[in-house]
Amino acid sequence: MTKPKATISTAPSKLKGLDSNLTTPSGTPTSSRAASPLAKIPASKRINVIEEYAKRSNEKPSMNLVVIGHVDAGKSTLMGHFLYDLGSVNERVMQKYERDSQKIGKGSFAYAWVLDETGEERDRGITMDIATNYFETPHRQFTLLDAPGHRDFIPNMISGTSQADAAILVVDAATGGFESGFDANGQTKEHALLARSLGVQQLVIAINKLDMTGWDQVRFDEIVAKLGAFLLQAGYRKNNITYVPVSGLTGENLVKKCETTELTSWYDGPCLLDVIDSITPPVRLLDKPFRMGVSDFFKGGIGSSGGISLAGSIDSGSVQVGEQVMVVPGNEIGVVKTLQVNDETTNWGAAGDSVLMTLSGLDILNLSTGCVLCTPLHPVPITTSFTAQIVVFDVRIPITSGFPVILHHQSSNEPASIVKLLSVLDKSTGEVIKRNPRHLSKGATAKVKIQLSHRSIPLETFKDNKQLGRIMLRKGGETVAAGVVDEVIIMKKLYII
Ligand SMILES: Nc1nc2c(ncn2[C@@H]2O[C@H](COP(=O)(O)OP(=O)(O)OP(=O)(O)O)[C@@H](O)[C@H]2O)c(=O)[nH]1
Repeated sequence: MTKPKATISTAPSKLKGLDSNLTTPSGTPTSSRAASPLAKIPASKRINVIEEYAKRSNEKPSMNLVVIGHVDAGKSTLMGHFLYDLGSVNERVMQKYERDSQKIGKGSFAYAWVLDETGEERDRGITMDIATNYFETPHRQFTLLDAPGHRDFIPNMISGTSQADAAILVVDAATGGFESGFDANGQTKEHALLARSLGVQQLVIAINKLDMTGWDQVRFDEIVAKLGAFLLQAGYRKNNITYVPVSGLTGENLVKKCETTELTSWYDGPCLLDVIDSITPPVRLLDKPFRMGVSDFFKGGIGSSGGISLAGSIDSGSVQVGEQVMVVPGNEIGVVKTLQVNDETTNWGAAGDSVLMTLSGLDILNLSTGCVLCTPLHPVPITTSFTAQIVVFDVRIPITSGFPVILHHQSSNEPASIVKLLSVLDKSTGEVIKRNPRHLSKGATAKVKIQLSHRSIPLETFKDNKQLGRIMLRKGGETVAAGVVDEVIIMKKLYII
């Protein structure tokens, strides 16, 4: 493998906090003499991030894992039990959950409470928000995102999935359980399609509640056959899908191989932990320009320092204390004062890191959720128009040109329209089957042109940036399509002054 090279440029500039520069919103620096955003840091204090990152690479690779699946498939129970058996949940806390859940007659939910943290979630017995947990396996570190299965909470599920490197799809193997998740209104298909169209390639299928079937091989095989055919059709590669028989409630085959003869008589494969431990880590885009989607911001700095704090995860490139960064939209320039990566104070961060940083020079009124921090030398393009490759969901009315939607992108949602249907594509090969179709029906993979109704947003192609290149389209509270950005259309070149 070739070692990534740093792409930090060293040319002068003088606009909006920079020394001198003309930069187009297309992300291309117009002046080859623009100042490095590192210029204000004394040479002796500058960090060679590539070298530092290489040292850190001896650590276990870290990745985001999302748990998806139909409501009540057992996602929270499965992952709560998994975390407990892995030693990631304090014994006393677990005992308290057991006592409290029994007291209100919901003893079977004790493990789910590890993930379902709010009172309302517990009362209703469903996950509403994205729960985040950290855990380590022998060779990996994971941030676990437990997505709600209930269809009312699909936007939350999307925001979790759009950050994921891999997904665990939990399927209920109990009689009628798989079927209700797999039929037209079930979330098994919808979640799997969404994950695929948001760029998730690796899937672990936890075939859950098999204890209720007496670890029935026929049932396991039936689910693998039906789901497998659908997943291949949805564009997943066979080699990237692993099926594991489990019971989230009894804990069998989670962190150690199941010894129940009912299972061992026909299954000799890995337990869930072994499968998760061998998920291929994503390639970190260290050699691309710095980008960080802002998920939260607030006044005041880390510790007692002033300024504004921004949280998010670095999608590409790197950043260091003292460096100038630009907020898009708005093009305001700030300087990084302090940095925390995974809650530890540091002086640099790189692609894949979850970061909290304090910046000086920014006005909080100019920030919004969905804004992006980037290097002023290569700003993120902002646009109102782009083309995308989408997968159409179970829509009642076919999509025609002019179809109004709500565009979900990063943490923002904006009114938009599908203004042109460019082509219908083959799901697995991506080849054009039909040009200029009149309409798109459910299940279609297509290329379309999208126009935002009110304002421009920071956007990049999926090829350049996975996070910024993922979109989802909803209408009337339902997901109509999800996909990836193909081309960002810049109508006119705006110069930063
Ligand atoms: N027998 C059996 N029951 C299970 C198993 N896993 C979960 N359950 C039960 O199924 C019900 C739903 O479990 P949850 O973990 O809340 O399901 P969920 O998928 O997280 O639900 P949402 O968060 O609402 O999407 C609970 O009563 C669990 O005790 C299992 O492996 N075996």
